[in-house]
Amino acid sequence: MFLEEIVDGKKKEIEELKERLGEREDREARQSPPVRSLVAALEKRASSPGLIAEVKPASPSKGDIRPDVDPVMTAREYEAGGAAAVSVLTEATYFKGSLTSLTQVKERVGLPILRKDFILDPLQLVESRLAGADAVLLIAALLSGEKMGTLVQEAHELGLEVLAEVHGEDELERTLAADPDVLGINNRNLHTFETDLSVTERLRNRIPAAIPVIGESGVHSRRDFQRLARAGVDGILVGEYLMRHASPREAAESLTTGVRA
Ligand SMILES: O=P(O)(O)OC[C@@H](O)[C@@H](O)c1c[nH]c2ccccc12
Repeated sequence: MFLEEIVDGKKKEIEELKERLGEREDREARQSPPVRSLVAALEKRASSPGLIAEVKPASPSKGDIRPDVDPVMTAREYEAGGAAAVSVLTEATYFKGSLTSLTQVKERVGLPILRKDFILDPLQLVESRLAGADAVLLIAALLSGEKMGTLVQEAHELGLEVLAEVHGEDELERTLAADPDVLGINNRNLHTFETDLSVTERLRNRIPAAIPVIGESGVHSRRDFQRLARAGVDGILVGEYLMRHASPREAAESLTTGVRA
């Protein structure tokens, strides 16, 4: 239900983008300066997984988390707390995010910025690049293998990196064939919202060593973080736990210090 509604809403947004984005914007996106590399940021942390810290004001499963959050201040605290990259939810209806907050975060933080949204069309990639995203999320549950392949190529032509997200074995082969830069294993099932850290443990070993892997969702403690680290991932994406903490910097630090794979 949630995914269907999201997709309907996004189709309307894409129609609006068709009106708004012309050749000039396309050219501008293609001429944007090089991105900050998420892949490079993860490689730097080879001894322990890098933290991808997320700005997530609300969610469909939890409702409001911190709807009045200051995205820039939060992201700066994540950076000070040792995060390797920042993820910004830009979906408005369920996550209370915005593309404007992504642009503001990009201007005030030195880390690679991932756009977390529901991307179905190349025009959303142009929009992402113009807004300052360095990497975008593509979700296998929403895209055929062919569509994923086209979007990855298009993203690369725009200079964007791609984090492709899977939840089950069935999505893995076609997603790897699309040649994304990073593979994300979402511990949360986007149909039922059920979260289970063993999803990362199960899928990790089915992914070739050549591609960086990120464990996503459901980390609510340093112990959970350590558990995913032991599963052998290169990065871990955390949202709600960091957002609920009074000090996002301390929360980030608690996950980035002294954790070993
Ligand atoms: O808040 P959590 O449980 O730490 O999860 C963060 C992140 O993984 C989650 O926001 C997410 C993962 N994949 C997504 C796809 C769309 C929207 C959101 C997501």
